[in-house]
Amino acid sequence: KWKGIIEAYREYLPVSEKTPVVSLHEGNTPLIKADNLSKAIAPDKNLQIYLKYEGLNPTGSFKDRGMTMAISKAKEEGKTAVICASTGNTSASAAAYAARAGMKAYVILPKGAVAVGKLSQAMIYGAKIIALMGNFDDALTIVRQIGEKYPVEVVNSVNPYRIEGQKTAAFEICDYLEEAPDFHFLPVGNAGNITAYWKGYKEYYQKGKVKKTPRMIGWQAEGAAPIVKGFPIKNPQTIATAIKIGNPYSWQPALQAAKESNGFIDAVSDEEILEAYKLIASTEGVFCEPASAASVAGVIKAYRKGLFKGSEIITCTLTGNGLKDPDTVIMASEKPIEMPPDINQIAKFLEL
Ligand SMILES: Cc1ncc(COP(=O)(O)O)c(/C=C/C(=O)C(=O)O)c1O
Repeated sequence: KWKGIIEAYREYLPVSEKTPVVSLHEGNTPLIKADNLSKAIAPDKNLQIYLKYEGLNPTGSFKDRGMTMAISKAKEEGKTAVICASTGNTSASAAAYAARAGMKAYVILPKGAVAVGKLSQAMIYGAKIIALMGNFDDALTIVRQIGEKYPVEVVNSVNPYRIEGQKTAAFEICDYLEEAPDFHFLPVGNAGNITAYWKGYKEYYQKGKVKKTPRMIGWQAEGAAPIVKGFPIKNPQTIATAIKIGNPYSWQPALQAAKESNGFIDAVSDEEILEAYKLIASTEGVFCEPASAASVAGVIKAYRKGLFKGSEIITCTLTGNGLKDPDTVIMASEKPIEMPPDINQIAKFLEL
């Protein structure tokens, strides 16, 4: 039976029998074949698209992979409190795993910029929450200063244990496909995840578990694309609030992952993100949050630019569950029509 990613991939992780395993049975998420989506995007290419649905982790995002490692190691080192800056998912995950570990969690969030589902999670798990009068980058700066000065463990992806835990998603993909994909598409915010995936693919390749590594293709939102632009963005703007980040901590490792893998990092517009967001749900029944859809918006953009020959195996990480951010759906969708309980009117409207 599945008991979380540390038990599943212990030999690849910096843990020993002395490490207390704090787990919510994260990982082992579905890799869903998306043939309807593939036909909708590129009817002429027979692309073998798979969706790594990380929204089915315990707190609804890929962050749980890194957090089980960061919190377990913090507990091993005798820490009693953790702190993070977050656009929402990191704080939700840190609060949950800290609660489970009997630790205090302090989270610093950009005021008014966190999706309601994520904020509710940090609250109910018992974190101390600060709504910072600033953006994510300001929050991360503060958190790193606090981590230097006070006995609290920083659990943002500046913490290498987060990268270690998150690389296990690449292992799961290779185990399932019994080979590495040709391309891996994913969104890029603070850039820990693209760094982690590339580390995982390389480790599996070096171990001879796969005969190749994928081209890593990262996607930022056009209004929050420092890596694409080549300079930090002071006031990043995007509807995909999870990746509204102007100065990614793992900027260099992300560039290295793109370069080493013969991949690249590019940007998609909010409109392209919302188009992909709806298409994934309406063609495959998979509901991810807006930032996650940047990966599929990237597949659409890459197809239109002629990247694919045909039949390539493309894995896309859907990083967070759509339920995290219901307000965006309501805002981006048609309002439901109001009707009286009249069978004729309803049958007529439904064109039965
Ligand atoms: C749904 C979702 N999709 C993509 C990303 C980008 O991953 P990274 O490039 O590894 O940062 C995030 C990141 C969120 C935070 O950074 C945070 O929660 O503070 C996310 O929540």
